[in-house]
Amino acid sequence: MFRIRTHNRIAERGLEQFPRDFYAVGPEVEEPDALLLRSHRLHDEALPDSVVAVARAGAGVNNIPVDDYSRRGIVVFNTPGANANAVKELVAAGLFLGSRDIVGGFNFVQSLKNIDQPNELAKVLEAEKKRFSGTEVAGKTLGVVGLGAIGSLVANMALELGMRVAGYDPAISVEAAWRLSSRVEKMDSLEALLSASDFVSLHVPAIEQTRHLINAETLARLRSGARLLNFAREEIVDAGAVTAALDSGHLGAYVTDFPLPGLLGRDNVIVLPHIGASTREAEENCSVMAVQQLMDFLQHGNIRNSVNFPATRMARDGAFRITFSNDNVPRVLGSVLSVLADSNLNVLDMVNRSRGDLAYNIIDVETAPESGVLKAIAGVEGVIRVRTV
Ligand SMILES: NC(=O)C1=CN([C@@H]2O[C@H](COP(=O)(O)OP(=O)(O)OC[C@H]3O[C@@H](n4cnc5c(N)ncnc54)[C@H](O)[C@@H]3O)[C@@H](O)[C@H]2O)C=CC1
Ligand SMILES: O=C(O)C(=O)COP(=O)(O)O
Repeated sequence: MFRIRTHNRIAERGLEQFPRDFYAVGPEVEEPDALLLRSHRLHDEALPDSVVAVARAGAGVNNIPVDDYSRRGIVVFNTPGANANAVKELVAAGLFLGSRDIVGGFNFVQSLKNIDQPNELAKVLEAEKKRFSGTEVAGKTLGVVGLGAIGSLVANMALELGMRVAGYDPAISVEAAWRLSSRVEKMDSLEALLSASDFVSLHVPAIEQTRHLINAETLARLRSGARLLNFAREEIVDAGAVTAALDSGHLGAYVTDFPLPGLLGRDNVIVLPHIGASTREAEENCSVMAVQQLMDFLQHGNIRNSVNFPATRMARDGAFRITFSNDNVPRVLGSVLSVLADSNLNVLDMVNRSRGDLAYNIIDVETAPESGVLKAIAGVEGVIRVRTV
């Protein structure tokens, strides 16, 4: 029996893939083997010792203490690209909300609900509509910071809207580069991108290097009146610097999925309650992908789309399987193989992969390993965690 503790609303379409005869799944599950969650913050929570994996149904893993978990051999998964289209569509809305006073116009019309004569209403609307005029996005330049799953879709979408698009991503993946239209202009620095853009959209992860990427200094590089879209994370933008730039008029508008108290109630700030990935389609995609990855890991030890462990997969042919993670240093694998040899266990197949300071191994053996063997492997210097699956 595997035990999965869930946090947040995880789409049923994914959850129903867990075979209920050997999976217990739900928010109250005790001694879980794995956690399945969305934005639930794990930093301030003690993790049960029973947990071997955490699956984030979504992209950003800044709610998970990944470094700490890595040291403990806990595999953290996410679902790359599974919600990218949902975010792209909300960014499209964000571009229009930032360029036309749709929110102001909507609120104004709502405020007229006590006028019950159509003619009178039409008169007020005609007299006042000039207050809500804006600009078009066609012909303007959108700067996209971060050209991964979301940024590349946003860049291509903006081209379709008739915009010019500049992109900046010093570590763009080969896959993202293939997805990107050749009409996207490659910028060599964030500063160059900011000074070339009428709109800037952020699509980088919240990591140490991107904290306050947008600050007083970088905001000063923007064209006067430019609009900033942040559908990535709160901490990528220094909110104090943004309000100062809005007050001075240098920043034309701030559209964000990550509101902070100081940003609320302002005309030129459009705030949404972190709903970038909140579509039925994205929730289902993320849930299905996270569940499949978890099951493959728990039942077979295979790792796909982990943010801390190397992708590792081995076909299975009814053999007994041992998996272990270790520090990526010499002699660990050799010592483990000696343990197996000393225990008369015949190795049928094996795979060893490394990523940074960590390594992960799958070893298929001909006969069932006894618990003493697993204990001996766990005792090898450098081994972090051992399982049989
Ligand atoms: N509003 C919402 O509901 C959602 C927000 N997000 C946020 O969007 C972020 C990006 O998501 P994806 O595109 O799926 O991730 P991704 O991993 O596919 O792409 C991120 C890209 O940012 C680039 N990057 C990293 N540091 C950079 C820097 N300093 N300057 C320029 N580029 C840099 C990487 O090279 C990578 O290509 C997530 O980490 C998450 O924080 C993601 C999904 C939903
Ligand atoms: O996938 C992400 O990074 C998101 O921000 C989506 O968050 P959510 O799953 O909607 O709480």
